[in-house]
This record gives sequence, structure tokens and C-alpha cells, in this order.
Amino acid sequence: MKFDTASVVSYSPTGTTTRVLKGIVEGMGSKLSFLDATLPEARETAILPEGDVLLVGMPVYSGRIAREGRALLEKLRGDGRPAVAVVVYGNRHYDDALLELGDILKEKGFKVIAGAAFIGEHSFADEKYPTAIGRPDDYDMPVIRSFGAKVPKMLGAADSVSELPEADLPGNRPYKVPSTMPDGSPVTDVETCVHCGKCAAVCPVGAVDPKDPNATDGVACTFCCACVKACPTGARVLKLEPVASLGKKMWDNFSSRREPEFFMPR
Ligand SMILES: Cc1cc2nc3c(=O)[nH]c(=O)nc-3n(C[C@H](O)[C@H](O)[C@H](O)COP(=O)(O)O)c2cc1C
Repeated sequence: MKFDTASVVSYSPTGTTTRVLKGIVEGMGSKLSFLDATLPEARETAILPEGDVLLVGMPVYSGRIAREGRALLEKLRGDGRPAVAVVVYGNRHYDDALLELGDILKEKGFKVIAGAAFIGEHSFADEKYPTAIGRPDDYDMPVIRSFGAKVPKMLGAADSVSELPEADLPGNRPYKVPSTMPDGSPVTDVETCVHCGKCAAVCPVGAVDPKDPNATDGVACTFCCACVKACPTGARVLKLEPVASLGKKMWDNFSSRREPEFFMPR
């Protein structure tokens, strides 16, 4: 099948999903247009991708794809084109997220030919409770590229999209009901804050007031921890309980290394 260009759509508050997608694209070896739709302006002005194949990556939040990412996918139109669904999760599990992503892509008119679940540093990880810290790492990257390399092979083996088999993605319907996060968005230590504004600049939902980071909109906050990870002085932290203990809870229960999984017809 003729395959010249790939389009990539990413939503990635702490950057691990984007790193995974870039690795896949390296493995695919194709020309591409990369849409990082993490920040609100990018989501609003998103120009819908038009490549021969679409690659979509979303982080897993509470066993589902992240809410803001889901809203972005509503804008897509497949017109029968093939798509690859990728979820990135923090070493607990991805539950129904990959199935959900595949279902949305199908609903939008794509043919989902492959899916994968990769592991990324947990949003709540820190030096003390380092769940999946540094992932995707040097062991993951060749695996990620090898997944990418399989995509052009699959496409090349078929004469048309109708000949391409659909991927069977894992998960259950109805999907898991995401747990509601308790109150407790990140706070800023005024003594160590240097007022650089990075916390506000990286927030995917515009919840942080650049003039006063402690005036964070706790309703809009998705607990993605982009602000915490971007803070150059460590002033921005998850401090309020019970959210502050989630990092420890993850480490206590989900520190055994999980490995990437591919779902594509043989
Ligand atoms: C609110 C929230 C919920 C999460 N839920 C899960 C989960 O259900 N399973 C899991 O393994 N990781 C979970 N994570 C971790 C993220 O999926 C993981 O850190 C991912 O790499 C973040 O992607 P990003 O760097 O592209 O933002 C959650 C993170 C957040 C912020």
C-alpha cells in the first residue's frame, strides 16, 4: 500500500508520551507531521492531521485515556485511513485505555491496524518514590523503535486499506469508571519559588496563575504534575493529603518493572 507520510497526535503533560511517539516514528522511518496538542492553545488551534497513516498517543489516567486528550480526538476525521493507537502508563496498568482509544479512532472513521502500551515515568514519581522513573529508558527505546518498524511492513504487505487486518485491543466494555481525584492540586513554596512562570506555562489546562502559583484552580487541575516536574527549584509540590501520598502508594504497590506490549495482527 502506498504510504508516504505519517501524522502524529500527542497529548503529553510530562513528556513521556511524546518521547514514546518520537521513538515509534524513528522506527517507522517516515516523513511526518507531529502535532503536540498538550497546551490549551495547541488543542484549540489544532490543524487536523492529513498523513496516510495516523499515530495517536495518550497517557493513561485512572485506567482511561486522559480527559483532555479525549476531547482532542473528537476533532479527528479518519475517512478510512489506517491508525495506530498508543497508550503510555506509569507502571500500574492501562486497564481499558487502549481499547477506549481504539474505539474512538474507529468511531472517527479510522481503521486501527495496531496498538501498543508503553511505560512512562509515573506522574507522581519523585526521588523518594521513583515509580518507573526515567522511563522510557535505554531498554525501552529499541523496543519502541521496533514497534514503529513493524508499521510500514504491515502497510507494505497490503494492496489497499481494506486488506489490512484490524488490531484486537485489550480491555473491557463498559470501560472502567475513573476514580475521582480528591482535592489537593500542587502548591508552591513561596520561599523557594523564583517566579519564573514555568508552572503556569506548562499547565495543559491553564489552571496556574502565573502571578500567584498558589492561586491554582483546583477544579480545572488534572493532577498531571507537569508544573511539579517543570519547577526548576522544587518549590512546586503535591503537598496536600491524600494526593500527596499517591506517589508512595504507587511505589509500594507497583514498583515491579512492567514491559511494553504490542497488539497487531501477525
Ligand atoms: C491523574 C493521573 C492518573 C493516572 N493513572 C494511571 C493509571 O491508571 N495507571 C498507570 O499505570 N499510570 C497512571 N498515571 C501515570 C501516567 O499514565 C504516566 O505517568 C504517563 O507516563 C504520563 O504521561 P505524560 O508524560 O505523557 O504526561 C496517572 C497519572 C495521573 C496524573
